[in-house]
Amino acid sequence: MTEATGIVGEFLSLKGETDAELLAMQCGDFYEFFGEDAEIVGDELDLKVTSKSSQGQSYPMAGVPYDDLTPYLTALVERGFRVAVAEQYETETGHAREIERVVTPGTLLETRDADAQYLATVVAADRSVDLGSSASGAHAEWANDDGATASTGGPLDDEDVAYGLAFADVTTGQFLVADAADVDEVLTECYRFAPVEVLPGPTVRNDDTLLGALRERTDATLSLHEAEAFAPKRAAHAVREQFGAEPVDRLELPEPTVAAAGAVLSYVEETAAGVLASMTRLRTHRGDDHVTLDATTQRNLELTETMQGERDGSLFDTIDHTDSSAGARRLAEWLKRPSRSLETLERRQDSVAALASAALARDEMREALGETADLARLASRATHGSADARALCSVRDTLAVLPRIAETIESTPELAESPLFEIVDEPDREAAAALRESLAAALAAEPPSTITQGEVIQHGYDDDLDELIERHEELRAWLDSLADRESNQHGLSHVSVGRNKTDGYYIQVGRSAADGVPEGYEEIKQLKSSKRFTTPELDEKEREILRLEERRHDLEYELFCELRERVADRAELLQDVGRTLATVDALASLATHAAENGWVRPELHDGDGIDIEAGRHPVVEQTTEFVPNDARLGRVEANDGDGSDGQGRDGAAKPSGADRGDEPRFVVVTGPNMSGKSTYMRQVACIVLLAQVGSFVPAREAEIGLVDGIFTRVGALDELAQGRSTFMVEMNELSNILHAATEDSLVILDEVGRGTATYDGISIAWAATEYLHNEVGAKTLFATHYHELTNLGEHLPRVANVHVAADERDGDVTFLRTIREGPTDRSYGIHVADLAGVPDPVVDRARDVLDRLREEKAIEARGGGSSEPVQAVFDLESGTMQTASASEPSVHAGPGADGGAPDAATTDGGAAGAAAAETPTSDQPALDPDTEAVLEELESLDVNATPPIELASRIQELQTRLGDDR
Ligand SMILES: Nc1ncnc2c1ncn2[C@@H]1O[C@H](COP(=O)(O)OP(=O)(O)OP(=O)(O)O)[C@@H](O)[C@H]1O
Repeated sequence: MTEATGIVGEFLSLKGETDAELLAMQCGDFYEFFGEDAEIVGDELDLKVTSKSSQGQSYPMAGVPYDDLTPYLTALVERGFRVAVAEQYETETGHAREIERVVTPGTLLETRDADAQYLATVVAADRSVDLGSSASGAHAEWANDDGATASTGGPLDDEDVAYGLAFADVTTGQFLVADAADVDEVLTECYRFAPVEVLPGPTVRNDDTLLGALRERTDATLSLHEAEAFAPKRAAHAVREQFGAEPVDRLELPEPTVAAAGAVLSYVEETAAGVLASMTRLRTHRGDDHVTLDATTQRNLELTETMQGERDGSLFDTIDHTDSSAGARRLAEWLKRPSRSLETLERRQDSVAALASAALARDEMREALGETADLARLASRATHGSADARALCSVRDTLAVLPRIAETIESTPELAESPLFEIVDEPDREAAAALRESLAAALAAEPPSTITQGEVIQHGYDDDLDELIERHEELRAWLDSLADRESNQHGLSHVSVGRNKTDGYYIQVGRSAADGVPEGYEEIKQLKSSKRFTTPELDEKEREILRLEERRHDLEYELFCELRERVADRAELLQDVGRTLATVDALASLATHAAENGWVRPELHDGDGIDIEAGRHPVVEQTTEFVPNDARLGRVEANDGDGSDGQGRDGAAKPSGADRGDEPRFVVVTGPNMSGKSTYMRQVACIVLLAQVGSFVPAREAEIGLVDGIFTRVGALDELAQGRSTFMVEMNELSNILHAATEDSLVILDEVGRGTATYDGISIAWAATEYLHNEVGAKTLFATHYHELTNLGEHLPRVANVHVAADERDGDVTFLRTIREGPTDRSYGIHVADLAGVPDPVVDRARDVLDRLREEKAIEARGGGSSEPVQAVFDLESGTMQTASASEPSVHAGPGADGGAPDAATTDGGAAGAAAAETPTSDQPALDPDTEAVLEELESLDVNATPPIELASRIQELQTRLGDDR
C-alpha cells in the first residue's frame, strides 16, 4: 500500500506524534479529521463524512469550521476522547502545522458544566523504602530522575503503602493535595472530588484492583502520563517553580504527595499550556478537618445524586437555591466535606441565621448574585489567553457586584453584626475596585465576541487609538456625504456610494445619468441599471481608510491583549472575590431553604450526644406529609426535665435503654416492612451531616455533638450488576465500618447479614453489635428484621430498642410512621406482599402458614423465658411445625443448615428461629463425639473477642463440620 502524501500524509504523520485518540488539524478555514478519526467523529457528532484521495487511495474526511471548533471539541472530550489540535501557521515558503495542545477531560477549559472539573493524580509509594532515596527502592512509585521507572512490580501490599493525591481544576485554578493511608481513603477522596480524569502513577497503573475501584467509583477517564513526571526531584522542582518553596519545604508534604502534585502540573503544562499561571495557591486537604464520609456513605445518603444516579431528588438538589454556578460548587463542596470545626460551623450558622432573618436584604443580595459570572473560571481563561472581550466585560460586571453586596450587608443591622461583614472584606476590595475601573474605562459597553475586528476598546482609553478613530470617522463622514456632493456638483441623479470586497469603494450612478459623469470618473463595473465608478480621490481615501482600519484593529487587539494580561496577573484577586461571592451565595442558599422550610439552628457542641426533637427527612419531607420523630443517641446533656416516664419531650418514645441508667448508644430499630425504618435512620444521618455543613436542620430542636465520621451500610443493589456478590459487598462494607468508626462516629446499619443464611446473618449481626457496643462505642442506629437482636438490650447496657409503630385493625394495617420505645413483635411482611400485588392465593397461603407458625409458638420457645430454646421449623411438605427431636434427626435439626429454617420463621410474624447455638435437651440421646467437639468449640468461642468476619467464618466452618456428619 502506498503511503499517503499531501494533506492526508501530513495528518497521519502528526497523528503518529501524539497519543491522543483523535487529531483535529487546521486546514485554512476548517479543522479536518481524516481516516479512522473522521469516521469516529462522523459517528459521534453526526458530521458528514466525505472522502479525500491520496496516492490513488480514498480516505474518509470530516471537518468543522475553524470558528466553530469549541462545541465539537467539548462534545468529543465529554465523551471521553483525548483530542490533539494542530494549528496551521505561515512560513516563508507556505505553511506548516504543529500540534499545539491536547484537550482531555481534565484540561478542557471550555466546559459548559457548572461542576468543578478535577484532574487527579494518585501516587503510591512503599513506606518501608527510605523515601529519601526512594527512587532506588524496589517498589517506589516514581521513576528515577534519569527517567527509568523504578517500579516494575505489581501492586504494593496496602499495609506498606503511602498514597499521595493531587486535584487540579484548570477551569478555576483550584489546586489541592492530600495524602491517604490506604486504598479506602484514596477512593473516599476520589469520590468526594469526583475527578473527570485520573492520572495513575507508575505503580497504580499496574494495580488492577485500585484501577477497577477507581473506574467503579468515579466517572473519570484514566490517562497515562509519562513516568518521569512522577520522579521525586523533578516533581518537587515543578511544585517549587509553581508555588514557591513553601509547600515542599515548610508544609513538609510527603513525597508521594509532592510526586502527585508535580505530575499534575507537568500534565497541565503539556496539554493546556498557558493555564498553569491561574494555579496560584496550593491547598492541603486534610481528612482530619472533615467528617469522614466514605464513598458508600456519600452514595447511600444520596448527597449529590440518588442511588439511581439522578441529580434530581438528591440532598444537594433539595437544598440548593444558589444563584451562581460558583455558589453551587461551593455548597456541593461543603456537603461533600462537612467540617469538624465548631468555630467554622458556628460562623456559618451565624451568617445563615442573620440571612434567614433578613428576608428583603437576602433577596436583594441573591438578585445581585444572579448577575455574577464565574470569576475563577474567567481568571483561568484570561491566563490561558482564551478570554474574549465579553469575558472581560463579565469580569468587570461581576467585580461591580462585590461592593453592592457589601453595601447591603453594611446597611442591614442583622447582617452587619454577622460574620458576613468580615467575609465580604476578605478579598482586597480596593484592588478589585481598581481593576473594575480600569476594565470599565477600557472596554466598550457591548463589544463583539471577536477581538480582531475592532470596537472592543472604549473611546478615551488610548490617545493614539482615539486619533485613529477620529481620522477614520472623518473619512467615513467624507464618504457618507460623497454621494450628495457628487450629485449636487455634477448634476447627477441616482448616485450612491458603496463598498464591497471585490470593488472596494465605488460611486454608483443610474444608467440614465451614467453618460454624464465628469472627467476623472473611471468605470469599474456595469450592472443592469447602473454603472460603478471610482475616482483618484476616492481611491486615495480608500487606501487611507483601509490603512486606518488595519492600524485601528491592530492597536485595539494589542490594547485588548494588554488588558487581558493585566486581568490574568490578578488571577489570585479574581479567585478571592469569586470565592467570597460563592460563599455568600452558598450561605444565602442555606438561609433561604431554612426560612422556606421551617428549619432550625441546631445547637452544636464538642460533646458526645445527639438529641433531635421532631426531626424530619430533608428530602422526603418535600413530597410527603411527614411525621416527625425524635432521636437520642449518646450522652445527651439532660435538659428536658423529664426522663422518668420513658417519654420524649413531645410524648414520643425515648429509647428504652435510657432506663438502664446508661445512655443509649446503640439503638436497634425494628418495625414492619415499609414502616419507615430506613427513612428514620437516614434522617438522623442527614440532620447530623447538615449540622456539620453549617446549615439549619429539619427539626423542632436539635443538639448535635460533632461527629468525626458518618458510616452507613444499606442494601447495595447496584453492585450486583458489577458482578460482586451482594453478601460480599455487605461484608466488605461492614468490615470497613468496624475498622474505621470511632467513639465519635455515627453509624447507620440498615439490615446486616440479610445476604446469607439466616443463622449466619443473625450471628454476624449479633457479633457486630457487640463489637460496636463494647469495642468501638460508636453511636449506632441498626434496623433489622431479626427480632432476636432486640434481646441484646437485655444484655448490653447501652443497647436500646425502638420500633416504628403500625396499627392493625380488621386485617388492615396503617403505618403510623411514629418511633416508639421497645421492639416490635410484628413485621407485616405479608401485608406488604399483598400491597405489592402478590397473587391472592399466595398471600392467603402465607397468612395460613403464618398462623400455624404462631400456633406452634416458636417465638415463645425462645423469648418466653425458657432457658433451653427449642429449634422450631416449618415443614413445607406437611405444612406443619416440627421441633427437633431424637426421633427426627432431619435436615432441619442442625443449626444453620444452609437455608434450613425458612426466612419466614424469623422475618415474619415475629416468629423467631432458634439462636445459632443449640444445646441438646436432657431427653435427647447423647451426641456423637464429632458433634460434641463442635459444640465444645462453639461454647469456648469468645464472641466478644473475635472479630465479626472471623466469627462468621468460624461458624461457617463449624456448620460444615456438622454438615459432614449428616
Ligand atoms: N416519618 C415519615 N413520615 C411520612 N412518610 C414516611 C416516614 N417515614 C417513612 N415514610 C415513607 O414510608 C415509606 C417506607 O419507608 P422506608 O423505606 O424507610 O421503610 P422501611 O421500614 O425501611 O422498609 P423495609 O423494611 O421494607 O426496608 C417511604 O416511601 C417513605 O417515604
